[in-house]
Amino acid sequence: MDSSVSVHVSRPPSTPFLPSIRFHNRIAFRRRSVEFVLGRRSPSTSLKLRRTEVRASCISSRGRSENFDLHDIPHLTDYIPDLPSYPSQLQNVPAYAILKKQFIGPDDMVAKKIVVQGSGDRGIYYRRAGPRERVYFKSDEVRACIVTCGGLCPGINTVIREIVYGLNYMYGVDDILGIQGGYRGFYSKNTINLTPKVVNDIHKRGGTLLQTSRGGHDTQKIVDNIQDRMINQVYIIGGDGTQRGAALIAKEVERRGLQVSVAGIPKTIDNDIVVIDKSFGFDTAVEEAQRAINAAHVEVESVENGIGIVKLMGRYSGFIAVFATLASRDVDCCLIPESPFYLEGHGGLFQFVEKRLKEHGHIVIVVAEGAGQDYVAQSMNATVEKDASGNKLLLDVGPWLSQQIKDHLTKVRKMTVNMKYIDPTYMVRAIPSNASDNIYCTLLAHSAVHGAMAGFTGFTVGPVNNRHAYIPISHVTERTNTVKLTDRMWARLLASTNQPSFIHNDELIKEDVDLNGAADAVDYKKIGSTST
Ligand SMILES: Nc1ncnc2c1ncn2[C@@H]1O[C@H](COP(=O)(O)OP(=O)(O)OP(=O)(O)O)[C@@H](O)[C@H]1O
Ligand SMILES: O=P(O)(O)OC[C@H]1O[C@](O)(CO)[C@@H](O)[C@@H]1O
Ligand SMILES: [Mg+2]
Repeated sequence: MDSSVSVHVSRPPSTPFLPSIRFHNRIAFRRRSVEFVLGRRSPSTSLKLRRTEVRASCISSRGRSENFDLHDIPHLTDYIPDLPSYPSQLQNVPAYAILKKQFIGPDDMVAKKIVVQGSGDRGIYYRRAGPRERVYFKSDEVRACIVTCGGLCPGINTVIREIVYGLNYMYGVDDILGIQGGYRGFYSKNTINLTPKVVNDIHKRGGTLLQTSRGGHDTQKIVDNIQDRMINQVYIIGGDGTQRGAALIAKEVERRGLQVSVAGIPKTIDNDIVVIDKSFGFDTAVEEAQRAINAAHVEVESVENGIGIVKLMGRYSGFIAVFATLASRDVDCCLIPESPFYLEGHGGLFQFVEKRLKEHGHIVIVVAEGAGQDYVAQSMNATVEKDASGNKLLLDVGPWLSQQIKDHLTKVRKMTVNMKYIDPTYMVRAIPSNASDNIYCTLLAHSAVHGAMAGFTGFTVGPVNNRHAYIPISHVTERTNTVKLTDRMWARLLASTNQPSFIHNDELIKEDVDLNGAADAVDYKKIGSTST
């Protein structure tokens, strides 16, 4: 918690010893016997409180009292009340023993919203990630497993490595299994033993040592297998779909009353997971995308009327395209799933391309793979297909867009153009993570290990306003993180590229005039409202 904020434990008349923290965790409400200490500032308020009965009042440095909500995560003692705990093994790890603050306190929280208005609510808080003073597993009792699901992402191997190293070096755990080939690997494949030696240099390679897959999530079979193999810590690395699967596993584990901690580590190249600041591997992917954009720029600069189109990943969220565009400054136009575009007529893409070619002699367009899907589907008359996980398979917007632009300029406008289409989609995610992503992966892995050892379960780890937190899985799966057209980042991009916003404007319908004054019959209202 911010050091300028003091926690004051008040004693409202009807609920004795209730500080004003509201706990949002149905399981926690059932955990009547679990106690923790609050209010270290004043010994008189250092009370052992039942978590179910906690209300705290938070007094800002300006002396005003405000409420805040802790959205808590489940703990094994929620359903195994008599579970014994032990002093953390970290006490004996020299590197940690000398730390000023060796353990995270029970009242340490991370604010979801960092910018607050003076009069507003203090908002939602999450439990701060990190080592706890007491753990619920002895080193030689732990049998952990790691599984990776969904698409690839730079840094997966680093997370695997750091979970293994973290468990081994910090907590003395040496029984760690690798589940091969995603969720279905639990029940259809053999495991591999993961030791520091086995994973030592895997962070230098892209992909996942454990292999991955889509589909195949069968909660009952997976938990049967967890039980059969006597696994008691499950580390699940994957995107939104994977986290939904992790939540189901945690729920089933709880229903069976098993002492099994389930920890989710969010992985998404699209950066489409909400709450966390950014997903690991995203920066690496953006960096790699720069290389493709640069190649396109070099190519189109060197020819007459060069048009470079670079297709980047981004199923429903155009973050890679947006960040790569902003970073590069060589991009004239960025098309993302969140911003429907149209080709013909005033304010359309054809007009913009022609204008840029006349002004600069070349143009670079970045298109996210999920952009304009309805548009492409209409023109191709295609049917919707899905992958094994139920995700819609995208139509290939890149070649379609290249062809549309080329046909329009050469056949309708009678221009000579040089089209250079570059598709580095898999290249941006099949590489090892860069330096900063590697460090980020280490923190994620260690947070997950600390959380599981401390007996937490059914949580996802991730940075929230730059502080690692334990987040209820439902918070990261309830919606998808997308580029907000009303946020400053998109405005910055539009200001940087000076591209059309493609936002429908009734005025445009009246002034439907193209570059040379010829009228185009386009139903802007219809096209402008096409959602992807
Ligand atoms: N709603 C769900 N409930 C249970 N399991 C799910 C659910 N959605 C997806 N899964 C499982 O999670 C795994 C990965 O899902 P998916 O292929 O959607 O990738 P993801 O985790 O979202 O990663 P990404 O989209 O970033 O590649 C698959 O094994 C799939 O069966
Ligand atoms: O071809 P695959 O492996 O199913 O993955 C493709 C998809 O995975 C992602 O990288 C992540 O969901 C998307 O951007 C992309 O559409
Ligand atoms: Mg997904």
